[in-house]
Amino acid sequence: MKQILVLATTNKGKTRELKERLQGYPVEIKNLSDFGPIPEVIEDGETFDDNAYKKASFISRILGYPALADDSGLCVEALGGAPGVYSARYAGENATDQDNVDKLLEAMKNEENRKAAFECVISIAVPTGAALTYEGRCEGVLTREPAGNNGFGYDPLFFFPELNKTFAQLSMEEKAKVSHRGKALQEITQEMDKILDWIDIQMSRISTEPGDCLSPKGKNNG
Ligand SMILES: O=P(O)(O)OP(=O)(O)OP(=O)(O)OC[C@H]1O[C@@H](n2cnc3c(O)ncnc32)[C@H](O)[C@@H]1O
Ligand SMILES: [Mg+2]
Repeated sequence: MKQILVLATTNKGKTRELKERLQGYPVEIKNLSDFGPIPEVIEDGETFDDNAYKKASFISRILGYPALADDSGLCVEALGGAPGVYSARYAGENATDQDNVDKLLEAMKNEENRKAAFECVISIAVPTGAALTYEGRCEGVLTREPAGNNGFGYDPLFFFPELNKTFAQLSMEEKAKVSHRGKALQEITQEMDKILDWIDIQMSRISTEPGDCLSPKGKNNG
């Protein structure tokens, strides 16, 4: 039977990119929407690393399956690395991609230094809290107006000089070859056999010796 891996994200753009690269392996990819209502994960970490682990470990613990989470964002040099971990809510708690794009254009309107980097950390966690971490980064330049209709988030503003296009002007396959998420996923797919073995070992420990980690009165807990 195939091991299940839950994509612990509510972002449709990310989900598409993650699914595309994770298909074809002996693992069944599930979405959060395949399960009932799940409490929101509080993303109050100071780093992408912290938040990726929070999301993956929380969802894995709640659902009892291994989970993969991505925390990512855009770091703008002239803004001291902002919006960074606040990228999703740069223009406010319920900001849309368009709101965030507008706010960034406004913040950068008189700025000559347009250097920016997308960063991504992917955490794969099991219900015990054990986890693996992968990272990717990609450098580019912010445009002065949106260009392109593909992708999501800040893609229409992120100009990638090597391809002379914004990320929103690339196909999903082209973006995956060079993007922050694509790089983290390249490492994951290269190591997929090892990762799936690791997950199997971690999950078999839970199912054969629940007292090790899950039961509050388990033998390691008192
Ligand atoms: O936390 P989840 O549920 O995964 O979904 P999210 O959209 O809140 O995701 P993050 O907390 O990681 O916030 C990252 C934000 O950074 C932006 N972002 C990340 N990767 C991007 C990419 O490949 N292209 C464009 N924008 C991206 C985008 O606006 C995201 O909302
Ligand atoms: Mg988020």
